[in-house]
Amino acid sequence: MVQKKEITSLEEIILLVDLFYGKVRSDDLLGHIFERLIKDNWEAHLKKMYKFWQTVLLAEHTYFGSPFAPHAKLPVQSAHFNRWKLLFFETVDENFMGEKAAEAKFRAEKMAEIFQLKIHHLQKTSQ
Ligand code: HEM
Repeated sequence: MVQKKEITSLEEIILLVDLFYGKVRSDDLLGHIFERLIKDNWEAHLKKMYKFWQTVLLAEHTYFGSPFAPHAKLPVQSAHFNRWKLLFFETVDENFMGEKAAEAKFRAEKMAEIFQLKIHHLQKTSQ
């Protein structure tokens, strides 16, 4: 069994992000959406995601991007977001414990909600 860790430093953030995108890449619903956009730039994408979660969870401000922008035109609906959340929650629960692990799930859920609302709105207004 995996020894669950507290998320306290960049080391655990890197582990969380690597494990999560490992699941995403081999997922039947989400894998191809990511592969089509990211192609062979996975290293850069993962580095960006380390910074994003480091900023969100550890308040170490290394991410300065616009999180929503690349999602605006994705061909995604609630099924995709449900799967994204399922894989994220699974990754957290299988490997981590404690306050930051709970916060990671909370923040992911809230951002997924906001992204979905925005995408829904954009899809409606562009019809
Ligand atoms: C169905 C769900 C989702 C899909 C298919 C998806 C897909 C993607 C893709 C393909 C990119 C990379 C774009 C590129 O590098 O060209 C990206 C970037 C990103 N995603 Fe998502 N995503 C999803 C949900 C989320 C959620 C819920 C969050 C928030 C926790 C999130 C946070 C980010 C961030 C921070 C970036 C980097 C933005 C930047 O360029 O600065 N994504 N996503």
